[in-house]
Amino acid sequence: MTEPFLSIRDLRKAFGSFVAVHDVTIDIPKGEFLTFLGPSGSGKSTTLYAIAGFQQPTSGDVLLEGRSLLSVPSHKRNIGMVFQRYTLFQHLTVAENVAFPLRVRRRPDAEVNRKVAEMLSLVRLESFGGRYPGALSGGQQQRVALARALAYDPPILLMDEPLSALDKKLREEIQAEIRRIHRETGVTILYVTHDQDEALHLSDRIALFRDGRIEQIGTGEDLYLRPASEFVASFIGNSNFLPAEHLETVDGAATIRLADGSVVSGVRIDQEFSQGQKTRLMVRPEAFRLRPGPATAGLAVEFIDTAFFGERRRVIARTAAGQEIDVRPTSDMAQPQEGIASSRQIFFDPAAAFLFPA
Ligand SMILES: Nc1ncnc2c1ncn2[C@@H]1O[C@H](COP(=O)(O)OP(=O)(O)OP(=O)(O)O)[C@@H](O)[C@H]1O
Repeated sequence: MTEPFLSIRDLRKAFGSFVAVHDVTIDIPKGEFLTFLGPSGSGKSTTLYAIAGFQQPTSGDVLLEGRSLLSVPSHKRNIGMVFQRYTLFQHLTVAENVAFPLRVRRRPDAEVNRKVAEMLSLVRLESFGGRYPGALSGGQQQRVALARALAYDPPILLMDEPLSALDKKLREEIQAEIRRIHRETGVTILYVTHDQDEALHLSDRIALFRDGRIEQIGTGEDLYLRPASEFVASFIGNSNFLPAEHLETVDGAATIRLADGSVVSGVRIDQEFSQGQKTRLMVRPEAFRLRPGPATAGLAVEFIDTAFFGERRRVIARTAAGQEIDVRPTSDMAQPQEGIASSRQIFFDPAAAFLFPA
């Protein structure tokens, strides 16, 4: 097997008796866009800083092309960084900011000028070279920070919540820019965010952190369609969790009883449950249908409210057991208004639902 490009091995970081990162292991191929996603305090930044060299791990290793980085000081690791807050030098122009890492490396003037022009064009700020950071918008400042971080062609770019200080529209705009820049440069990017939409939009793979550990790592689709735990299912996308009792499992498919007494068969599972075990059945809001299909299960509900969100409509329904659930109508629910305050059946495919221990 070939060496992974960047390898994080059994990385552990303790602050006194508190362990912020527990034995995290990840192999990252060259050119990948990997996002560390997770709630505040889950260890994302600490892991990133260990790679950057700002934090010395308690144990474990960080290897770049098979060689440990731990004894290399952070400024010699050749890793680009972009942080949440604009860290531009306010007394230098945009061009001088981008030139800075090249000047530090004593590159010849001709190369510096060429590279600055190339980088400003990459982030689409060609005509801003003479401005000072104070005369730029927040989004423009982050693009300059990105240009500066990439100016000396680092093999790895680390980004710690770079867009969290920007408003939603600007964030989405710069996300698209970051994707394009990743495509055009092929740089390996490790990106920290607690925003699941941002992670899904940007990443080749997502490592979902929880309490200093990686709960699941995979593509956005893996995490969304095949969540390894209830934590993953509730962190990525919206989900409904219906209390259920496990009755039996035959050939990897479970039969369960819901709180309203209805029995559902054919629920896919990849762990074992005992008979009578309390569980929770996860059904995504968009998995519900108004009409039965082959092998769908029915759920008796009452539609109690509906809201329009432009590209989608959301319906709040109440199950016969009194639980409110989120239903995202697909086109077969074009007129959910008609059904408000009426009892009805909605349907879902048990093979697309997940069962987790309660
Ligand atoms: N220097 C430090 N001393 C003590 N505890 C620390 C230190 N740095 C981080 N921690 C703790 O380690 C845990 C993980 O922090 P970390 O910053 O890695 O989380 P995070 O997932 O990046 O969260 P956020 O999104 O809020 O930045 C937190 O509980 C934090 O309080």
